This record gives sequence, structure tokens and C-alpha cells, in this order.
Amino acid sequence: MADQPVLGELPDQRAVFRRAAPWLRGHRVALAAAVVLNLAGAALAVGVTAAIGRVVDAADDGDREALVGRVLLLLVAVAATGVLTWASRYWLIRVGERVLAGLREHATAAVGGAPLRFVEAHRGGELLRRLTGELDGLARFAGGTLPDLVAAALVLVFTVVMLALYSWPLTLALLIGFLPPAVLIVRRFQRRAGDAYAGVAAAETAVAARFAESLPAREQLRISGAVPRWLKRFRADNDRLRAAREREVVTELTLNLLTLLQAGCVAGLLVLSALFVGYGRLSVGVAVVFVLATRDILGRFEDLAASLGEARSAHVRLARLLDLVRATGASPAGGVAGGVDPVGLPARGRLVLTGVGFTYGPGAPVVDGLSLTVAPGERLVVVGPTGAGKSTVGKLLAGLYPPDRGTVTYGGHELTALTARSLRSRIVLVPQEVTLVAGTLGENLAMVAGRPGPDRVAEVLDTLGLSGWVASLPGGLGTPLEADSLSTGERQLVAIARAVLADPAVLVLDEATAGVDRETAARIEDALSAAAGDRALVVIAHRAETVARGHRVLTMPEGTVGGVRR
Ligand SMILES: Nc1ncnc2c1ncn2[C@@H]1O[C@H](COP(=O)(O)OP(=O)(O)OP(=O)(O)O)[C@@H](O)[C@H]1O
Repeated sequence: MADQPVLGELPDQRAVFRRAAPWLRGHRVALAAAVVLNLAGAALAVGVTAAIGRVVDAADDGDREALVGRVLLLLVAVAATGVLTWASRYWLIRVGERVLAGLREHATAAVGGAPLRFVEAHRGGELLRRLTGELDGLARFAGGTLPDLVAAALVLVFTVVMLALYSWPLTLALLIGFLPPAVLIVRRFQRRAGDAYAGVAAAETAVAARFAESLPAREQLRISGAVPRWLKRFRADNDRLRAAREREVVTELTLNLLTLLQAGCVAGLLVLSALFVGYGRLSVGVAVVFVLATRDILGRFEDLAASLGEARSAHVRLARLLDLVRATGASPAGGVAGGVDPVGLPARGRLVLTGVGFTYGPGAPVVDGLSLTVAPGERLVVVGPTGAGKSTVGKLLAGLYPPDRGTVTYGGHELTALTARSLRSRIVLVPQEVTLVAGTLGENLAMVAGRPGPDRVAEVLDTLGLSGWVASLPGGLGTPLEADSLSTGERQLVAIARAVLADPAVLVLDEATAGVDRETAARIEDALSAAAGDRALVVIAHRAETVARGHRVLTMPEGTVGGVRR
């Protein structure tokens, strides 16, 4: 099997910020403004503490004039701090939301445009959880924790600088008494946090995926009496989630040690300040500044450490999201990497398979050494028993799977070298299971390159003999549809009409009329033949009538090609 990136449970947590840099590029100016606002807000907040010290000193000296002036200055500083803190938080949240909106858009497009093999290699719930859950968590972080984290870090640094300017021996004593044990506690937390948060994310994903895949099969589970077995599996997933969450809580409790440390430091500083004031080395105002600022920085450090848990969790979420985008093969600049729009791709060309081999997983190849040419205007029927590999050939012909060995070319270009858009303008596959998107019937039909207008839609519906059916719907082309509105056969009719609207050179129908009655199927096949012109039709079928309409038959799994009577 060709290499297909598969997402691991634990994400790659290396160089996450460097990998996320492409999404920050368009927001550099806004980010710089956020940094300046936050720096100014933090500097002013620290200035308030210094202003309080000056007010205390003026009161201590009995200087009434200075006292009034300093109180006024303090009030102005407090008001300005309030305004600046609000503005800096608002701006940071705004920038964060915009960066995330870009990431959300890109990640959704990346998964939407991911190769079929990538999608099939993952549980549906896994991809959904990475796209929605991780982005929701990141949005909560950007809107709540990040502004607190930035403010706490900046105020902390500025306060230490201010204290050092007042009295470096006291500041040094404070740093020596507090920093080494605090750093040890935070490092211990950090060492455990990455695995703890990634473990929770993986366990949550397993629970969501198990539920998402079991919901459609609930009837089978119930009637076959398999519910207890399913519940046992669900319980195992749930136990794993509980254990992961317990580990997360124990890891977060490590940070509580900081509260003890904080109490010890404030007590020590009070004693030292009293001694310094007693020996005339410090004014009462500066001692007040020290006590206030120390309480503030220790509190901020605790906030910072507490937010580190959420920052670590956001880091893991970002890593999981970036892993997803990377695994889909999408480039950070947008679009799927490696797509080439070949100039002069013929409107009608030959589809050629040369020595094609394809294997699912580690087993024997499903297709082995298949060589075949489908010429314009030809009608090829693919037959064979259940599980013989017919749908796999259909997907190889439509470029949905790249071959493990050999090549598939259209008009001389390898399908793997075409952009999704140019590939779908030439080759379209109509599967047996058709899913609609939320919107009207008309919108669902027009979802092809070039967005055909109402006249063209009406013309195609008429050609396929479907105008009567559309007119019988309550809203005609304006009938609102959901993913599984309409019957299986009706959904197939929509997909066939849509495929004809795309006017591809090669139309691959995989049991595409299996869900409609014989009469309708025959009418559609007649219409397809009439409308085919120089279009090549590849029809995967069981019905004898369909086989009889072919020019040639490809028999699977042997891969032999023979003619049929017409
Ligand atoms: N996504 C997949 N992952 C792993 N194995 C697969 C996958 N799809 C198909 N297979 C296996 O490949 C083989 C060929 O499947 P394929 O769907 O091509 O057969 P088919 O001839 O179209 O069958 P049917 O007539 O039932 O539609 C089968 O053994 C099937 O189990």
C-alpha cells in the first residue's frame, strides 16, 4: 500500500509555533499593536503601585500639597490603567479570533479536500473532533486565558524591575527565596502536562468516535442483542477517559504548592522590610510598595502558573490541529499541495491505466497489473462478483485513489498531477451512496464547476427524463434538502443529473441506478447513452440489461477485457 499519513493518537508537539506561523503572517500589524497596548497597560499597572508608595511617603512627611498632587496623579493612573487594560484585552482577543477564523477555514477546506484514502483511514468522529473540539478549545483559550497570561507575565517582569530600582538587596532576597522552588514546581508540572492533556484529548476522541459510528447502527445493535457488548466497549473507552482526567487533575494539583510558597515569602518579606525601615534603609512608602508589589507578583505568578495548564492544553490542541492539516497534504498557503492545472487538458481525451496495482492495508492486492484504455464515446461495463474490486477500479479511474503501482492518465496527464478542480471537470464518479448537502434541490444540482444556470439545469433534467419527477416535488427545484432527504434512488437521480451537468469527458457510474426501479433505470441509461455523444461511460453493474448495453466488458477480479454484443 502506498504511504498514507495516518494521524497518531499523540500529536507531534515539536516546533508547534513555527508550524503555526503561516496563519499569523497576515496579522503582523494587529499583533504588534496588541503587544504595544499590552506593554503600555502593564507598565501603567505597575506605575499605580509606585504612585501609592509616593502618596504614603507624602502623608508620612506631612506634606499636604504634595499629598493632594500625588493623590490626583494616582487617580489618573488608576483610570488610565483601567482603560488601557480593557483596550489591550479587547485587541488581543480580536486578533486571536481572527487568526483562529483563518485556521478554522483552512483546516475545514483541508479535510474537505483530503484524499479519499486519508478520510477512509480515520474514524469519522476523530476528524470531526479534531476540527471542532480542538478549535473550540483554542477559541476559549484565546478569548479568556491568553489575555490573563500576557497581562500576568508583563506585570510580573515590570514589577520586578521596579522593585530592583527601589532596593536591589530586598529584591534579590525575594527572588532567591521564591524563584528556585517556584521554577521547580512549574517544571514538574510542565513535564507531566503535555502527556496528561494529550491523553485526555485522545480519550475524548475515542468516546466521540465510538458514539458517532454506533449511532447509525443502533437498530442492528439492538436487534442482534449486541448492546451489552457495545456498552462494554464504550465502558472501556469511558474508563480510559476517567483515568486520563484523573491524571490531568493530579498534574494540575502540583501547582497548589505555589500557594504555600507564596505565604512563606510574604511573611519573610514583611520581617525584612520592617528591619530595613528600622535601620533607616527604606522609607515607609517604599516598604508599602514592596509588600503590595510582592503580594501582587506572587499572586500573578500563581495565576500565570495556573494558566500554564490551559496554555499547555492549548498547545496540544494546536499540535493536533496542525497534524491534521499536515496529514491531509494541504499546504499552509491554502489548497492541496502538488496540484497542477495543466494547460490544454483536452475536453475529450483517453483515460489510460497502465500496469495499475492497488492494495488496501497489508493484504493481497485488490487490483493487480491492470492495463486498460477508455476512449471518448466508449461504453465500458465493469462486472464481477461481490467484493471483486469493481468499486475500487471505479475510484482508481476517477482519481479518487492514486494507484500503488502503475499510472492512470487522462489526455496524457497523470491524474495525481491534476488539481481537484481540473480532474472533476473531466472525470466524475457517481457512487451508489449519494449524500446531499443542506440547501435546495437546485443548489445541489448546480454544485459543479461553472455553476450552470436554471436553463441548463432544466435542459439536462429534460434530457434525462427527470422534469416530471422534479415538478412533483413540493417546491420543485426550490425544495429544501438535507444530507439524507429523498429516497436512495432519488438521491442517485440527483447525482446523475449533477454529473451530466458537469459535462465530464468520462462518467463513472458505480451501481448508480441500483436504487431506482427497472423502468427508471432503463430510461436514465437510454438518456445517458443519447446524451453521451463523445463522452466515455464506465458503468459498474450487476443488471444483465446494463451489461448488454456495453461496448466492452471488464471482468473483475481477473481484469480481462472482452467485447459484448450490442
Ligand atoms: N476502504 C476499504 N478498506 C479496506 N478494504 C476495502 C475497502 N474498500 C473495499 N475493500 C475491500 O476490497 C475488496 C474489493 O472491494 P470493492 O468495493 O472494490 O468490491 P466490489 O466488487 O465493488 O464489491 P460490491 O459488488 O459488493 O460493490 C473487498 O474485499 C473489500 O472488502
